[in-house]
Amino acid sequence: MAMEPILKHGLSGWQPQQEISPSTSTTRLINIRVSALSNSSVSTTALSKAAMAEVSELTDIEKNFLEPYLPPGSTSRRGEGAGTDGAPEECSGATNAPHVDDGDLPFVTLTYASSLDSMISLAPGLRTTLSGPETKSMTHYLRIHHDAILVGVGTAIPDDPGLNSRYPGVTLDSQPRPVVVDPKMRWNVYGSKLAQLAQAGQGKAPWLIHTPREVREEPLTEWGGKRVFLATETGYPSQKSEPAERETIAWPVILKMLRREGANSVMIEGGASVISTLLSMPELVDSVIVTIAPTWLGEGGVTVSPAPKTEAGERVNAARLQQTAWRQFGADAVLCGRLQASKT
Ligand SMILES: NC(=O)C1=CN([C@@H]2O[C@H](COP(=O)(O)OP(=O)(O)OC[C@H]3O[C@@H](n4cnc5c(N)ncnc54)[C@H](OP(=O)(O)O)[C@@H]3O)[C@@H](O)[C@H]2O)C=CC1
Ligand SMILES: Nc1nc(O)c(N)c(N[C@@H]2O[C@H](COP(=O)(O)O)[C@@H](O)[C@H]2O)n1
Repeated sequence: MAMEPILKHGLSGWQPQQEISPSTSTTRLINIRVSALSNSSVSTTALSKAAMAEVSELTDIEKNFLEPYLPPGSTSRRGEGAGTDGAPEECSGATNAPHVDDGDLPFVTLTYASSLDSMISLAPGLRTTLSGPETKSMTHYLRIHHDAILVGVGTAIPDDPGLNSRYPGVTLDSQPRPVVVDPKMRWNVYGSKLAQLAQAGQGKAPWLIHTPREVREEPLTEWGGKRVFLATETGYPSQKSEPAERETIAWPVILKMLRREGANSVMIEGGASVISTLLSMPELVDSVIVTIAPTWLGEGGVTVSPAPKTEAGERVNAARLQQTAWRQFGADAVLCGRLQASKT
């Protein structure tokens, strides 16, 4: 895929910027000047010690349980080798992660916390805590084992997430790169927790994925972040509530771009529409790690559920995990598995 230059507005004038564009590019530059992005004076407040202390180290048994579902080599690379005190039969039925590395796609882990009624928040736009302290620690452990961590803008706006790791001993180098898919540039990164963390050196600066348009240069790039512009295609909804058809960026395009930009592994945390869509794409997903909290959120919550699937005119299961492993982390259950590629 060719990279084509577009213009961006620099702090000291217009400068060339790289656009990453799919091969049969329908890319069109829309001459929008984004003026609301000038607030570079975000606070540099660092995370409090209390917030850091909420995350504790996993036991060796817990690390061993997760290891088969992590990107290959990520534990040894980060000096976090799985422990020795977990019996293999306690770990999982899975062998090494099956990721076929053709140099094109990153290793992809889907991970989220769900209620017993398959909901991930109480209502659209309402940040909802489902993970207990043990599974929260697990999430922060998973984050340092991935090069990038991705959410949709439907999560970035209401949750204002940190998307960094607060795992004990974490360094800036081992922080994942936050990535937000925000095609219409709805989210103002300035003033966000992500921006504060990047400025305080407690997280990497984000990469924001948009559909093609022209924007001003901005402080984001000074912190090491950037905007990446990808062309859309007409997609299909993952949820009944979505319009019949809408413009989306194809997931292989997003993932290949991330790999080209140096992310060999990507942890996809949400939200509901992102996860639901990717559950129907086993060819792109290497591992699924779900926290199941012992609670029901009730009707009206935001549900993770892939689009219905038919084969030979018959309804079949939409998605299924194989090579599953379960373990209790505090009050929660953690389910790991791989998406089954063929018939369910
Ligand atoms: N419990 C948990 O583990 C988690 C819970 N959540 C919760 O999930 C909820 C948010 O879920 P949801 O509303 O579904 O939002 P998402 O975070 O899934 O974001 C969806 C939006 O992202 C953009 N987007 C996603 N994929 C593409 C694509 N391929 N191409 C183009 N644009 C894309 C679209 O933006 P646009 O509309 O601008 O086109 C889309 O509407 C929140 O309540 C949050 O708290 C989130 C993460 C984890
Ligand atoms: N693992 C998990 N458990 C929950 O209960 C959650 N609500 C989430 N949400 C995801 O984590 C993001 C918040 O991250 P920070 O703590 O701010 O770094 C949120 O945006 C969701 O992606 N995850």
